[in-house]
Amino acid sequence: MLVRLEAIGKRFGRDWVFRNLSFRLEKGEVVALLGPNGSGKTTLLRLMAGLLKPTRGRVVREGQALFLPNPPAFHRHLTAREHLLYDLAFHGREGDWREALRRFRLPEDLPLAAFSSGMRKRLALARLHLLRPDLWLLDEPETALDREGRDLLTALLGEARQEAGVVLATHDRGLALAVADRALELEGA
Ligand SMILES: Nc1ncnc2c1ncn2[C@@H]1O[C@H](COP(=O)(O)OP(=O)(O)OP(=O)(O)O)[C@@H](O)[C@H]1O
Repeated sequence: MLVRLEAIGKRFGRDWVFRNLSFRLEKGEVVALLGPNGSGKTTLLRLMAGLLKPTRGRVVREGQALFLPNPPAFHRHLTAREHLLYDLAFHGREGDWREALRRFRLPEDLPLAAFSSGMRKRLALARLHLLRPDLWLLDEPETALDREGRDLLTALLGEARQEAGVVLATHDRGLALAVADRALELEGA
């Protein structure tokens, strides 16, 4: 088990996003989170990551989780090389950052402030590729990616499935069908 939601509810102010939701993710699974704007996909990912507390119920997590927000958040003054080195050091990991930059076709020395949104998304994929968390929590990982970037994402998710578990929020049902074993559809409270 990587993450388990036990009858959770989440409320902001007086509004419930969801009232009673149970879910369990095992290693080797890729699950798509679907639902209209405002139905609670990002909220659910943040609850799974431990970045938010449920109003009721319990979230149990095992292993290291990495949440990829949309758009991804980076230190804008760093270059891609510096950022990957920082990420590796922060997580106490070793990894071939040069290979990661090549694989995701990223420039080494351009400050991230000058990156396009698709390049930032690719850098987020390069981080995941290097850090290999146990639980991948991805918020609309496909947005801003071109066709090649999307192929890189699909390949990376295939690799993640070998050793980890993935929950990805998306509006792209084609992607969900292509990569996910099952889907969790949110409708709002
Ligand atoms: N920090 C917050 N404070 C108050 N309300 C919030 C907060 N975060 C989310 N919400 C509300 O919770 C609901 C779910 O938002 P969430 O961002 O999880 O939806 P989503 O399914 O990810 O939407 P989208 O498809 O637009 O990305 C929305 O009504 C939103 O306004």
